[in-house]
Amino acid sequence: MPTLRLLELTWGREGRALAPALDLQLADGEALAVTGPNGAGKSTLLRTLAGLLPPVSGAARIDGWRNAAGEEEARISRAAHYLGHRNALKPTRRVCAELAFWHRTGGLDPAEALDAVAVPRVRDLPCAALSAGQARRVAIARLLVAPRPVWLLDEPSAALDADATTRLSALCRDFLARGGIIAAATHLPLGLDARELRLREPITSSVPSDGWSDW
Ligand SMILES: Nc1ncnc2c1ncn2[C@@H]1O[C@H](COP(=O)(O)OP(=O)(O)OP(=O)(O)O)[C@@H](O)[C@H]1O
Repeated sequence: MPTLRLLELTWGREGRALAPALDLQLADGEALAVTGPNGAGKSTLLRTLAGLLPPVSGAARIDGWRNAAGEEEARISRAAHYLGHRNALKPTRRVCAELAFWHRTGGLDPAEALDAVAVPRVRDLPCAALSAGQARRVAIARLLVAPRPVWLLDEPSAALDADATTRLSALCRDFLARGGIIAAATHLPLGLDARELRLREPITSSVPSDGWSDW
């Protein structure tokens, strides 16, 4: 079963670490809630795990996971869904086409995924026409149409109403019960049985002192 490992990992911006090096492992079925004040580095950590930012030092990898071709794969970026602040939905694509694009064997089909987040009637709208909460729901539906062992979630309940937040919690609990791994940055509890990584506000800015010289 897959295990997510952080090996003396430091994350940050412009090569400057936002927190001390971290050794941590998350086994299948485990969740990590990354908490802390604005600017503490929660998103930076998740983006680093997703492979969107290079680590300042150390490494993170997934062990014990094989991709669809049956090859062992250590890159978290290949094993994870990343749900960032932006939903990354193609604006001109219709919702059903967006989900069909991401659909993979073993995932829910797009109609089932839209039912799971309770927005079945948006299926023919272009993504640009969705409200903020509808777009977030569709982005969550995308997690369901392609099975991946890790979900990296950055403020996943942002823009969601109470019903959708409850659904998201249930989907996360179901994913964990099936052996998934979740790392979620959150200001609001997601209702999960999760370990907490509490980040502090960094003492120094991650922006180099000469970084604002053009302003
Ligand atoms: N694109 C960027 N370039 C340089 N520094 C950045 C960039 N984005 C964020 N930072 C800096 O990195 C630090 C951590 O930001 P980050 O977004 O990871 O914090 P966060 O804990 O997710 O905050 P929030 O709770 O507000 O979402 C902040 O000091 C911020 O100024």
